[in-house]
Amino acid sequence: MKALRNDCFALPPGVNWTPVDEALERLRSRLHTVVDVERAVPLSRLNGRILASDVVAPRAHPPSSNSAVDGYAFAGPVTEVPCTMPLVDGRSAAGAPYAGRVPHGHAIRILTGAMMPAGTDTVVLDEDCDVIDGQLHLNGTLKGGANSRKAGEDIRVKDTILTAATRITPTQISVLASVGIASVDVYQPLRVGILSTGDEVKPVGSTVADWQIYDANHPMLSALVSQLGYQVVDLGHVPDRADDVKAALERGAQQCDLILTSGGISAGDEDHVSKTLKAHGDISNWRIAIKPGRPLALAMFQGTPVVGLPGNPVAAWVCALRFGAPAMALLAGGEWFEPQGYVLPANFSKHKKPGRSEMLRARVREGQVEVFGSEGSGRVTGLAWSEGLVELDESAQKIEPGSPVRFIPYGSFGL
Ligand SMILES: Nc1nc2c(c(=O)[nH]1)N[C@H]1C(S)=C(S)[C@@H](COP(=O)(O)OP(=O)(O)OC[C@H]3O[C@@H](n4cnc5c(N)ncnc54)[C@H](O)[C@@H]3O)O[C@H]1N2
Ligand code: MOO
Repeated sequence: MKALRNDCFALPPGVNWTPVDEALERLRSRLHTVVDVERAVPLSRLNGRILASDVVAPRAHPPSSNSAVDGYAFAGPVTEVPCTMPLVDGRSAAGAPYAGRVPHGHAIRILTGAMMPAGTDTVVLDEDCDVIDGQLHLNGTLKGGANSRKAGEDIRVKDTILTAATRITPTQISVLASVGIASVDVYQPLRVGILSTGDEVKPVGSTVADWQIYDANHPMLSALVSQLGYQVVDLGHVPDRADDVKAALERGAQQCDLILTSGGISAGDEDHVSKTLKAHGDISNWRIAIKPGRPLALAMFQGTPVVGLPGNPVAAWVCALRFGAPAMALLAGGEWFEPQGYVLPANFSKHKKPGRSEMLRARVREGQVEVFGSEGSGRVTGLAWSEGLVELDESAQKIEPGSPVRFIPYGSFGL
């Protein structure tokens, strides 16, 4: 494992508003894998893990030629019809191959998934033929090889079937199993510490005064991190006191590969996350030209990277997805990604100022993109309502119903 440099988040002097693309490029170029490899992890524990090395097929798929349908096998093609062939005795079934050779000009009963007997390469479907008195009758022509699956047509021995840095999902598990691979080397799960801050913030379950609010960010970020396939380390909640913030960050630095904090990062008198990171770490307060999520603190604290998310839940969510998800993928051994967006017609109107990107809570209905009624960064109802984000770039834009906009479903962030 290679440690990150302490100055990895530094911004060049004089930079004030960092455009989103530049902020992303800075993260991409400065972060790398920080987790160790875990050897020979079995298929049953692979879902969501990240491959540490390329995987090569020890066996072909399919291992032998077999029939794709129920029907009759013979040597193709059939170019002239009507065509009649005598049937040989016996059959080839899945799990019970025919041992003999089928003479040229003869056919044999075959079932889906059964090995193609020697002397055959083509199969006619039951529906496309008749059997009368031990003779197969075909009324349509067939190309040679029709309805059969060739040995190795999907995977050949020694093919690279999956590459390092791939996140394993159920579909990749199926590929591994198909060629008999029982275990592979993956990275240890990225341990992500989650810390909420703020005197006004109280964990759900505690007694709250009128001036206090429940902690919406900690449970949201925990669910996000675990859904992305990482290990959540609960660093709890601390009040706006420098000593408490420092102690929590110290715990995080010992137990985690990355710490996500929320709140306390703008320039206010009580923004103790910023202050603590400034006093005891290497912090760079990024002012990103994005709404919501302008303030984003990136720091190294005792060798551990810290992403200081804004306190407003919508801003915390947007920053965690737009900046946090690709950054976590890279730290975890995966690949940096640019979330796939889809250009679709808007069903809303908006005048956007130039100079900053905007991310709106959105969803698609009947092929059109709708956005949440309020852009307020504290409106958690819009989070629950949304199924993705609309990203409007820095240029000024006048959006009217029918204008093309870029919708990024939450699935594109790995959810
Ligand atoms: N003078 C300026 N003030 C502010 C600016 C600015 O540029 N100049 N930016 C505003 C923006 S935008 C945001 S976002 C916030 C970010 O500030 P912090 O990250 O320091 O966040 P806090 O001030 O601690 O909290 C902001 C807001 O979010 C609520 N919050 C905090 N944590 C939670 C939580 N775990 N669950 C639910 N809600 C939470 C908190 O009560 C505040 O209402 O700064 C603006 N100010
Ligand atoms: O951008 Mo703040 O991050 O609007 O809520």
